[in-house]
Amino acid sequence: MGAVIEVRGLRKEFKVARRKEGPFAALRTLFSREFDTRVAVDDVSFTIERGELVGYIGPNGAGKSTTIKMLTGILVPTAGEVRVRGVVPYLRRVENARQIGAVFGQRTQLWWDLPTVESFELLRHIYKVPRERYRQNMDLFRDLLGLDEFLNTPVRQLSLGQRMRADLAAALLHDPEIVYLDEPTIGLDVVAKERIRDFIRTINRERGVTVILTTHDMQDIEKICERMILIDHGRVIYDGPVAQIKERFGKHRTLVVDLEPNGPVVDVAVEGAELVRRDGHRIWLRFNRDELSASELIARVSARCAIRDLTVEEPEIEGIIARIYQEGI
Ligand SMILES: Nc1ncnc2c1ncn2[C@@H]1O[C@H](COP(=O)(O)OP(=O)(O)OP(=O)(O)O)[C@@H](O)[C@H]1O
Repeated sequence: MGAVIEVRGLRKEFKVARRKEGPFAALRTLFSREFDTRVAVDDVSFTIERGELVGYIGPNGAGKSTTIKMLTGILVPTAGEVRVRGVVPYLRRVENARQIGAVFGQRTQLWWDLPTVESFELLRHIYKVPRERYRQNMDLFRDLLGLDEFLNTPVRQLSLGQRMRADLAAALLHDPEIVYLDEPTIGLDVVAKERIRDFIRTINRERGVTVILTTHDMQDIEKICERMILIDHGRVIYDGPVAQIKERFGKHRTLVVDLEPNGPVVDVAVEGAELVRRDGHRIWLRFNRDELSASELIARVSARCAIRDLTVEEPEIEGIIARIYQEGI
């Protein structure tokens, strides 16, 4: 193990023309000489070890893409330090590019009019991948990503899920040590998402590829990431295990009770729990697990009503993160 990405006090400011009001506002804004400073990334620090699979998460406009662009060397930081494998990315962009792969869910890096396999061939030449290594990688990716069904189809005719699979293969053909995946499951159905997640897990686990994943899909995080860096308004607000954020912020669980349809009609208000929903004979009781155990709550409920069935729902990471965005950490 060793740090592959080191970021210290990273900051990125953009100068944006100050918006004019009144007639011809857009035109006058265009020619304006007055600027505002927008801080997109504000004093961000983290270290990522070789072989980690990290979720980089935040609401729209939080600063995720800007950070990734500084890691790839596309943008130069306003302040702070960034090193990827010991190299400052914007000073050595070409060298940096050899060691990284990137997938941007909304765009493709493949040639639109060429059969998919020819895009792979072109990338083999660009990255000078030895023929034998190319063959080994293609064998693996064809198998894991089911590429055979569309290898000879032009990229423009691929479905979104097929295109995403092709883009993932393209990003990994040259054996990069690090991949940045930006919304790799966006717009896909459940089965297609699962296939992509399986692939990400496999290349991480079996090839030791370091993966940085930005996504708004909390299932991506829950299913594949162990660590999550949460960013909001350009600042890191959480960096740690995914499980721990549930532990720290997901104190509330819900007990779902199906009451006996023929049982007596009773007031179901139970001490220590809040009745959050009622639908026919089913009730939802929210409780704080630090104050009340599930078994104690069940005992209290069953003392008042006849129970047919019950389940305890654990907090969803989605709800926890939404609350953190709204209320802060
Ligand atoms: N080239 C630019 N010029 C001016 N402002 C920019 C530029 N790029 C980004 N910003 C601003 O910086 C902030 C962070 O943007 P960024 O794209 O990094 O967010 P994000 O977390 O990737 O969001 P999303 O989830 O919507 O992709 C936003 O306020 C955005 O408007």
